[in-house]
Amino acid sequence: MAISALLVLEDGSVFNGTSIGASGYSVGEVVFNTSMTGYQEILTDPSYAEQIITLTYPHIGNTGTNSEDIESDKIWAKGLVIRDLPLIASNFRSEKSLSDYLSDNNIVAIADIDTRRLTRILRDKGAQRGCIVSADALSQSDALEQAKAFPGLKGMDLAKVVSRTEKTQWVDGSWELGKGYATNKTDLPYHVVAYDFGAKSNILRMLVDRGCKLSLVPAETSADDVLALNPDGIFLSNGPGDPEPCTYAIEAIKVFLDKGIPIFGICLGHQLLALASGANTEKMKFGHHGANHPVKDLARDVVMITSQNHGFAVQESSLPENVKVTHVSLFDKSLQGIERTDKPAFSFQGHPEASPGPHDAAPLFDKFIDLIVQSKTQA
Ligand SMILES: NC(=O)CC[C@H](N)C(=O)O
Repeated sequence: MAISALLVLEDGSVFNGTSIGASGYSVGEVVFNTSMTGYQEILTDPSYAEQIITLTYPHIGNTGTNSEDIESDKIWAKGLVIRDLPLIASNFRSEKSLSDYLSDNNIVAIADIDTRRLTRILRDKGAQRGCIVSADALSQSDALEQAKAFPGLKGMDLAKVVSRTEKTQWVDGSWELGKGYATNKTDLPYHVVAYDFGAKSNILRMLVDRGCKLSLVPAETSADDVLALNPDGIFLSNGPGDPEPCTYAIEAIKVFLDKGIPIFGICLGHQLLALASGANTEKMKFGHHGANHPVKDLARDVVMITSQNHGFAVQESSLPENVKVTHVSLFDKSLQGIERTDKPAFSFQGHPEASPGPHDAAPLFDKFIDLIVQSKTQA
């Protein structure tokens, strides 16, 4: 028999539906994602920590779940909200239904609600604090209280919470990051230190594929400890929460900029590079979450279709003179990419590693390798 569930937003909106995950309740910031595929990669993206995701595509779960299509080793989203869970999961790679996957990971989730109504509320009022309740774990009024008590993502430093706490290294050609990826490449010419603020696995795969031997270091690793590893380049990963309180990372990045080491940042990493360069960041109304966002590459005068997942953005008006705008969103003109004019450092707000998703921005990884090659040739 179907178990009832409830979604309550801070504005008092209530949605009645069916539980498709764990029993209990969960609070977080409710955001909508317009991707048509990739629900497992979305759920396991560490950048979704403390967020409840509603997927606007109406049928979610059709292909079930497996142990390979993941961006990290666990589900980081606080909850999932969908329109319709198909009765049958059908795919030759499917190991488990979406519903069992959510329950086994203790994630509260709700289906059979009007996700178009929900998305319109989020678009008009902005991302909302919300509470999903399954199996009558809380009354409607208590759920509203819980939603309102959620502090919100502004000011929340989550990078250090989701980060691995141990340095992970490439050893003798065996790679131990997450499941689903192994390579025997031992001949990797570039040593890149990658800051793990909640790094998605596909970023790391794409760096390895381009010849980077990776040392993945915890978010709070000091500049001195990184410099002791003698890196050819520094990578700043994506990650959840507000970039502003990540002062430990901002201070370290300033040191790397001073030293002239090539730097590439993605998403949170982009925001941190901007902050270290003297710019400001701000919370967006409902952010960008989807796999079809048009972004203009100003230098090449072309439009790229990109994958996106961010709720904060760099304020263009705050950029100092030595920071050039390289990309803008064609949805809302917000800043999507920057480059330092005086240092080998650049960053991108979207996800060039999109998996699944468009590959238009993937050449940004090659640009990073070019910077490393240039800097090694000059040294
Ligand atoms: N995917 C990310 O790295 C997100 C960056 C940041 N947490 C934001 O929401 O803007």
